[in-house]
Amino acid sequence: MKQIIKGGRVIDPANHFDEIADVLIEDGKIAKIAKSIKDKDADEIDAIGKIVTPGLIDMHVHFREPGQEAKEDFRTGGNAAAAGGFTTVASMPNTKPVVDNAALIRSLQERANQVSKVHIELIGALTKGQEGKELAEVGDMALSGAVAFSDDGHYVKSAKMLLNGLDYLRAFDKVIINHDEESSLVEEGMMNEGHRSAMLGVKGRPTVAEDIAVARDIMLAEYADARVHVAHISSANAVDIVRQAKKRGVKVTAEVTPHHLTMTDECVDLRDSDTKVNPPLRSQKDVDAMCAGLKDGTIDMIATDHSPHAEEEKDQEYGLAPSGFPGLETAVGVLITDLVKTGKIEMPLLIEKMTAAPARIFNLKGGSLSVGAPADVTVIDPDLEWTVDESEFYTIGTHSPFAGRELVGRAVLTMVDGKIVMRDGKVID
Ligand SMILES: NC(=O)N[C@@H](CC(=O)O)C(=O)O
Repeated sequence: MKQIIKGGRVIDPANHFDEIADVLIEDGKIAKIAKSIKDKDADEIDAIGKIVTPGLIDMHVHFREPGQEAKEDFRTGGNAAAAGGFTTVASMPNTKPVVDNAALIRSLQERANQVSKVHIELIGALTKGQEGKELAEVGDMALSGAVAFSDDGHYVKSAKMLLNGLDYLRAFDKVIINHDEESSLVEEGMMNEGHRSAMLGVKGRPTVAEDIAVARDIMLAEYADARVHVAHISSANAVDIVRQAKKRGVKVTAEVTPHHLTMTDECVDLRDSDTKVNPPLRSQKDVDAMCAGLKDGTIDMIATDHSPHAEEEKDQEYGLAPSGFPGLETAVGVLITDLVKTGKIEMPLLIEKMTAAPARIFNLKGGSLSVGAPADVTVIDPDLEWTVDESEFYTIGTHSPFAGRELVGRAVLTMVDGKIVMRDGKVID
């Protein structure tokens, strides 16, 4: 079985390649990339005017298995990923029960492989039940295939616990991903603390909560000579703390979400829980710092923090509604429209942050179009105009803050191991 993706601009940051070229795929692997490939036995896929990239990777999604399948499961989440142009995603363990043991990692991986159109990696909990009291069986989970460890959704309050985890996981070369919000400073807060929260008269979650947490984690990683990854960074000061740490050689990496790169707390309307998320949408100064951090390499990668919830939960009043919203199906459009088309960042850098960088940090198979690599490929139409319509989402989650937005740029084809799983926005069964 052979296919040729013809005439696209092939951007493969891992191989420093950016040219108009054809991509030959044979038996589910990348076989050749060259100016003009002719093979009468191959199916042709026209990519003229389009961008051909390694399959996009999202290391931060919540697929809610086990226990909360009414919000999302591996099948619906996998379909949402395929629709958004992602070929590999990593699912967080804040489920019911929490994914904190090797038996669960193994059984969930089997199920994910059966029902998902894209590769699903599993992140194990750092502590039992994500309660922060006792280390989970992280070694066994690592040996059973857990890609990283995180108490995401919760701050690891005990510095000693985090240090134990860092010391232990160094031997496995696994990364701890931290949700950095110092809990005592964010209790009851439902949005960013600032001008807007004051105007609305609600309790805020200050950026200093994130800054303290990021600083502590960096000090611990430096002390333990271990790797720590900051999830969904959102505060300007926190970005600067990571920048300084990297200069000292600390093994810290960071990710930012599309919403923290493009939206501010000025759009929070308490009548609608669409904008409720942790960490909260911040100020313009913070948003600008996210973009600067992405450009200068302080922020290594982009991750969506795709956090679907059931409609009836998000329909509650702002204070009661859960935090988070879906992000897989809007990411490419939002990032191209608000960052690339506005000239804030270049397309190759965007692609690097969504392919080569996560693959490098988490030691994944994908992330490049190297000859012999699995043919995980995304074709993006950078000029396609479309409007975000939640009724067309594959995710169960609704209440996207991007609903109704007119965007430019969209993934139009997703290929996993040489198999087309999405074409023109439609997931293929
Ligand atoms: N990011 C979110 O707003 N929500 C996350 C958990 C969390 O990180 O708080 C979720 O699981 O829904």
